[in-house]
Amino acid sequence: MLKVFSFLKSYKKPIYIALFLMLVELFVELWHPLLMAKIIDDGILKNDLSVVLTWGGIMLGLSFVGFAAGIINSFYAAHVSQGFGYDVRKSLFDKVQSFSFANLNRFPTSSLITRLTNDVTQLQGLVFMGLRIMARAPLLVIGGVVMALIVNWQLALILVVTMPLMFLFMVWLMGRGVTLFRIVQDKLDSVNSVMRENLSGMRLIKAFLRKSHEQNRFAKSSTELKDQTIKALRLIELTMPVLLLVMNISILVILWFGSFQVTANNANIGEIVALVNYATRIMFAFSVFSFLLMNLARAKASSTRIVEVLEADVDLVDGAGSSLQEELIRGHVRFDDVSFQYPDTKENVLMNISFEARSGETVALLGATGSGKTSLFQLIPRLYDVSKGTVTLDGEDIRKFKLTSLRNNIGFVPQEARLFTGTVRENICWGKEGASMEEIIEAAKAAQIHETIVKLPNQYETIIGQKGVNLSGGQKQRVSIARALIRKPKILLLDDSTSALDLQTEQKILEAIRDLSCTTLIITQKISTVMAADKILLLEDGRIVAEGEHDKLLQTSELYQKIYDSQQLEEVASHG
Ligand SMILES: Nc1ncnc2c1ncn2[C@@H]1O[C@H](COP(=O)(O)OP(=O)(O)OP(=O)(O)O)[C@@H](O)[C@H]1O
Repeated sequence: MLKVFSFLKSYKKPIYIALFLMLVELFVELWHPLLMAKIIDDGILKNDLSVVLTWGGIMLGLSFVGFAAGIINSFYAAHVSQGFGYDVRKSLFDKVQSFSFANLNRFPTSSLITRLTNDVTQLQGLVFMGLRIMARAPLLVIGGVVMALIVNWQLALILVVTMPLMFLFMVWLMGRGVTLFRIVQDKLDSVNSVMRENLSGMRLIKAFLRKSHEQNRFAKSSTELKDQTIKALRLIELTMPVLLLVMNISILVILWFGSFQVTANNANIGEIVALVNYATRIMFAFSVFSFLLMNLARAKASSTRIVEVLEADVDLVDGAGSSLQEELIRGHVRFDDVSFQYPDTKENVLMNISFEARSGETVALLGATGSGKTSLFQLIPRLYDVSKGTVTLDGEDIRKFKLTSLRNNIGFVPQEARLFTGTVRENICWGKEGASMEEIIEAAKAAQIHETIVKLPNQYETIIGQKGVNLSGGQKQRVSIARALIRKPKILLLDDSTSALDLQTEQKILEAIRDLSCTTLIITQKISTVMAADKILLLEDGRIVAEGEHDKLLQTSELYQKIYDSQQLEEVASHG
């Protein structure tokens, strides 16, 4: 927990001010019963109005001081807690940006969202309460006992005996609470995960009539969250009755012994009233303290989850920097005996892959689904690192490059075109910060999407995604291609990114790409696309089983022949 609270370092001054003001409030609170005793004993019981007025005035004055201190304290507590929350959230976000895919596999998206929102809010709440009342509660307990001892030490012994018992009760409560609330946060993760999947897969759910199945899934995780929260809250509910019981017994004992002392003239009525008052305040402080402990337990669970993210080892480290100048990179990619397995798995998904794509060449990857094509692609921008062998760029191991200079030279069009909420222009521009309108239009034209964009209601300023125009699958693919082309990359990776396009449009895009003369690696299922490539790699179960040009493969590879024949047949069937 200390790790997370180190974020408070930059708020030292407002924290000191808030704590000082809190002490002022505490001071006022501790003097109240004593002043009350004075008013009763020297004023009311002796019929002296001037004492009542004088000490009543002092009490009122002090109350105002306490009131003002409380308000200003709240102001500083809010300032510190909000600033702290912002800092933690920002650090988490920055850390997640540096995550490798292996890290992301370990933290499901929904859990990261809960950690960045709910968990941070828990800690924020604790910081606020910490500055507002946390230190006040234990100080009020200690101060209350000390003041009670000053007023009447014999009667105050009752409080001295009960306090440690209450303290032990609190420690027990805290221990139980941490475990229970950790489970609550994990259950919250599960609810978020179901919600996330449900919202993103809504079309599918409706098409497959899986509404009731999804409802059951949600009800199940929601019920688990409810049950676990109730279990944790029951523990808190136990606190108040226990505290009230102890308080009432203490007060009864004070009144019982107090009555003997008053009769024997060993104590004044004011003293008894003051002691009862201290006992009430102490118990109230305990109840606040228990509430805080619960929040502390919850915050401890949250802080563990936050620290897990902040301290996660990013296993993909930035290279020290290549001797090659970024602008001079030519895009010559070479795989040397590369094998690869996903983190936390046992099987290699790529085995002994060796090939090269010379600068400006087009290499097509063909293979059945699951043969490892996408996995191979991901090794080039270092979304994952190879398990064995090397991938080189212009003769240098890609691990030597700074990630930014490596990725700046790569245009990546993933299998699933993912656009962001915003305008079409922003989505294309996303590939190159600060791109001019001419560059955006040029990229859109190359991706064969310009004509479509100009027909949209606000052309390039049309908002797409949520609350905007929805594009078709093929249109999205083309915007996503434009986003990669605008970078004028040295290496272009197209992962089945033209699957939704008709042959003619696809050919036009490939022509435009040829004009860019970048090294292009293209995953495709279409023989027509493959035929134009300088080199074809045929993958089967993670191995390259054939390599060469179309004509050569037709002669040498049975598998290639089969794929070719089946597509020819399909074409004949579709034309016939
Ligand atoms: N994140 C991952 N973690 C573990 N295994 C994975 C992961 N992604 C893919 N795999 C496995 O790696 C193998 C190769 O998958 P890959 O996505 O590279 O195939 P592909 O040839 O691109 O298939 P497709 O044509 O269907 O996209 C598959 O067996 C798959 O189950």
